Amino acid sequence: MNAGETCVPSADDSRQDTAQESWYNSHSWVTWKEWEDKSTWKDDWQEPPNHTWEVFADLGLEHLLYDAKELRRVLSCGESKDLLEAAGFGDVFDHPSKKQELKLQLDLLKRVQELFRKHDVRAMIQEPDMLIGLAERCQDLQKSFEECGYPQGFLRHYSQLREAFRQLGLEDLLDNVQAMKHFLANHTKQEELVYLRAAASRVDEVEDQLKQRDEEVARVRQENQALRERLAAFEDVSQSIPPTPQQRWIQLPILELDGKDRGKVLESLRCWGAVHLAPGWDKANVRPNWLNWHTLMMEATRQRKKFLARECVQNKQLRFSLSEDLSRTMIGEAKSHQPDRRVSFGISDSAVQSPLVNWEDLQWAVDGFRNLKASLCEVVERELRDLCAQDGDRETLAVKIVQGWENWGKSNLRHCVYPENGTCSAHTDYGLVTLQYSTGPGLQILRDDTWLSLDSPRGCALLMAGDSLERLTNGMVKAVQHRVCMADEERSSTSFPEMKFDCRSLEGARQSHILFLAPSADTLVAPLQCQLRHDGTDLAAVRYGDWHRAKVNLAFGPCIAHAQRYSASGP
Ligand SMILES: O=C(O)CCC(=O)C(=O)O
Ligand SMILES: [Fe+2]
Repeated sequence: MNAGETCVPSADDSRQDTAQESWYNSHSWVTWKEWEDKSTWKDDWQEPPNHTWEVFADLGLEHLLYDAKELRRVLSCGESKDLLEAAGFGDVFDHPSKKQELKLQLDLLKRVQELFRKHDVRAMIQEPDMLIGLAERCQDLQKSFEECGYPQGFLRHYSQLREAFRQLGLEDLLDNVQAMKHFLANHTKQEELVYLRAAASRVDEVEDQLKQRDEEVARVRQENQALRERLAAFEDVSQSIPPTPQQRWIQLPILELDGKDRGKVLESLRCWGAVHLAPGWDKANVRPNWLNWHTLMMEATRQRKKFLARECVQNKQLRFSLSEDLSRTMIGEAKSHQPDRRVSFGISDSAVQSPLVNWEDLQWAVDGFRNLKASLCEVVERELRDLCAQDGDRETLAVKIVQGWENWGKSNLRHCVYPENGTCSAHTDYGLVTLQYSTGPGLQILRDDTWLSLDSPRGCALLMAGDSLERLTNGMVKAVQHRVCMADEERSSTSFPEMKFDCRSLEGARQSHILFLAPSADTLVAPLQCQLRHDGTDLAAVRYGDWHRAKVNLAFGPCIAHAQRYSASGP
């Protein structure tokens, strides 16, 4: 850009306040040459303002264009050009690179100014000699301090140092290196200096500590962040894991039916849904022979050929099942069929009654069933007889019980063997009552929406109310919902997660021996006359065979063909 072409706005006293506006409005411009000679300013000079603006902006001096007064002051200052020239920027308007250089210098100057202002030695900037003197003094001071054993960076906090010297009345020393050197050399042990040195070390020390602390804080922050992320991940996972519910136990009453508790069975079942029967409730000892059943289980699972070759197995008088899903009897057929994790043997009453069956060496099982059933029938009929006395329809269970006609033809014996994580999903039994013996805990009953684990008092049998008792009593005694689950983490579910169960590896963690006492297929299970309410809420009469078949179909579901081959009996 040629100096001749370059324009700067002329100052206009009447428009000092809004300077930029004033150049545009006044159109009063002067060339660089005219600017050089302040006496030749012409108020009527007119040029577009963009060049001027550019040049001032390039020089970092655009603030002058906002302040006419200041501009005039600068322009009228005789030294301006001299100064530029002295600084080697005389030709600044002719060479763009010079402009750039000047701009950098000005930037640097601005920063130096700020620094000096910060350290409260602003006056120095006015006076180059002072500045140079100060820089030299600082260097010398630095050296002197270091020679006298002061920490490096002692002068870094110059304003604090100055204040400390001022307080000690020694401020002059900072402006006179020779005096300072002399002073330091002769006063190394002086108390004030020891204090000063200590203070300076402390500043450095504290600064180091602060630096370390900052690093530490940054590190801990990072660790915290990492931990927070891990925690969040854990929380995500833990939210997807259902909490393991606390296992809760219930102590059921133990009835002594050979003595004081006779006649209390129905009432106890009404209250508890299930009760224990103390040893001695039976005519003969009807406790199962666990060893015999275990041996049979080993045969069925490990010597399959031998087991299947048995005549009673082939004729389905002895059934072996591992495909029952009892939860389907509660939830319905919409539930996918997922067998409970256990195996069970079943013997139906009809098989036991038949004189034609060849039980081979399994007569003990049949005898066990017969004795158990006889004992249970005696107890049940005795306990129910009074209640059933009023009923008149000869097909009904009540009349059959009173008359002694009920032969409990759909009763069956079931012997179950469970693996470690064995299950039997929630259900009610279909018959009148169920009598159970077991080798260990695992059975739970549902009371007030809570699953409660039962212990098995030594030698006691467990008696549970079934669907038919609920119907017979018109709901007065409710069938008890129960299930078996042997693994803790599954204690909250109604039906259990699918888990492959290979019965060939079954050791038998728990055995249960169950007699389902159920009426004959043609018996009509109808609410007792004495229990009717006649308010539309009475339960309907049901032929037991129909009820039983419907439930068995649900429990075996799609496997019904298989079920009918192996185990058409049910709870
Ligand atoms: O194994 C048990 O203790 C109970 C089994 C059961 O409730 C059933 O098979 O109906
Ligand atoms: Fe059951």
